[in-house]
Amino acid sequence: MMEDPIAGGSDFNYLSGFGNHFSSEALPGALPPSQNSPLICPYGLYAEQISGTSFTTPRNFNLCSWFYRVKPSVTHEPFKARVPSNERILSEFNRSNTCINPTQLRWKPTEIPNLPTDFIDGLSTVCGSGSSFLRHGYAVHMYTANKSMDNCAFCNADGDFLIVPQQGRLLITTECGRLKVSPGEIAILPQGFRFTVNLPDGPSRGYVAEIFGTHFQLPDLGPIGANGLAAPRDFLVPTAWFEDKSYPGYTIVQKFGGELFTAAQDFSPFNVVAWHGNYVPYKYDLSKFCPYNTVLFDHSDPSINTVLTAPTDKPGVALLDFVIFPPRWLVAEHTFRPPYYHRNCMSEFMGLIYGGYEAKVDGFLPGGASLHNCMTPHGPDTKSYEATIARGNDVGPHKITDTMAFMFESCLIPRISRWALESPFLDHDYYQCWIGLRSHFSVTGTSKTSTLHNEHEE
Ligand SMILES: O=C(O)Cc1cc(O)ccc1O
Ligand SMILES: [Fe+2]
Repeated sequence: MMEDPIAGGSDFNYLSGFGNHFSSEALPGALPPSQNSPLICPYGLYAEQISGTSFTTPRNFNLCSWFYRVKPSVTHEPFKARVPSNERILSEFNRSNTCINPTQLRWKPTEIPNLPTDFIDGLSTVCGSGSSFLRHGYAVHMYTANKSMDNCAFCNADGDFLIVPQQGRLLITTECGRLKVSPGEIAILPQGFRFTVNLPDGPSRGYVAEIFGTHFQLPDLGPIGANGLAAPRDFLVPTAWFEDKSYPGYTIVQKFGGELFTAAQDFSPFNVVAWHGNYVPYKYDLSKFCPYNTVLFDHSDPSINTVLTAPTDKPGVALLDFVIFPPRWLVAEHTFRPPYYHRNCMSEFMGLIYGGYEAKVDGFLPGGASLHNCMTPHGPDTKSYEATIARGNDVGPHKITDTMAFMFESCLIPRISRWALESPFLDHDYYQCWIGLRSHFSVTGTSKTSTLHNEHEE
């Protein structure tokens, strides 16, 4: 029998790849050879499976892992409603709990609270669509927190979290091991995994996309070929790490249907000595992304920068695409290089991790957000437009540097939470950034863009 406490495995060591069947042992020989459920597992561990897809999901999409743990996760007291709950978390979106508004919306960065607030209490839903119960939909949350989770682990029974830290690193302990996630990286915590979030830097802020009923995949690359965008080997999965430690009053906080429940147990849930499978938490460093773009003229659609996609049953129609706008060269000739003006049948939530965004000279700040709902027009603000036209055609190659914006784009139309609409950080003057766009139309003028150029040089 093991002495208490005992810990094993390495901190922040990773396995690389996307969708592989991984294996990891914190103690040698802890994985049963060539069998999942032996009568007695090595070291006297319990075998436990976690399924991320139905048992009968076709092999290409089937996700499951096996844990070999000191005690099975069922060893806890009954779930009870958590008091206090976090009423700002939503997992279904309807007339009674949310509003719709086609107006372009923008939020200034949400302030990080002074009162002690951990990741769970710091989560607030901004918008979303569908329902975790019906296994179709998504939610966009933001978090602001200043303290590590203490004596508790979080488990999201509703969906997968894609976490985008904007300020402050996250040390995330999961049943598969530990992830260190810095701003500029993202972490995926699939449905059902127990995890705890520590904040080594104190005040922290970020964005979360939650998807119901499906999981993230790498996008197909089509004519791009076999390489480019996010490379499978740059996705990092933790290695087994465990603590066999008693924790009086330890609490599992389970998010189930958007409500929080607690269950008491007296030991660490991070007691998995070895595991294998393809249903795993992982992280990805956005600076590893290999962007493709136009090399002659016109502006590419933002789908060219898709890091991960959560599909619907319709080919090419995403429940949620995670798209980034990373540093890159702009070389297009006789082209309006910033994003074009547009209306999209998909809905676009955007955030900014650092730097500025090419379509907004001011007002869209790191830690802020914007929502351009289905068919709501948007595009560069007046200052970006005027500055681009003033630069004219002969600008040559230009590198966009020191910036990382992103978009959660969905085919489902998001309803907006009261928390977001009543937020003191809602920018009521957002529309003003376009109001100054003036007409350059002239029937007597030429049709050349250089006319506009000259006008601005005068
Ligand atoms: O609206 C946005 O800023 C996001 C976006 C960027 C782009 O380059 C093209 C289309 C698009 O929706
Ligand atoms: Fe857009």
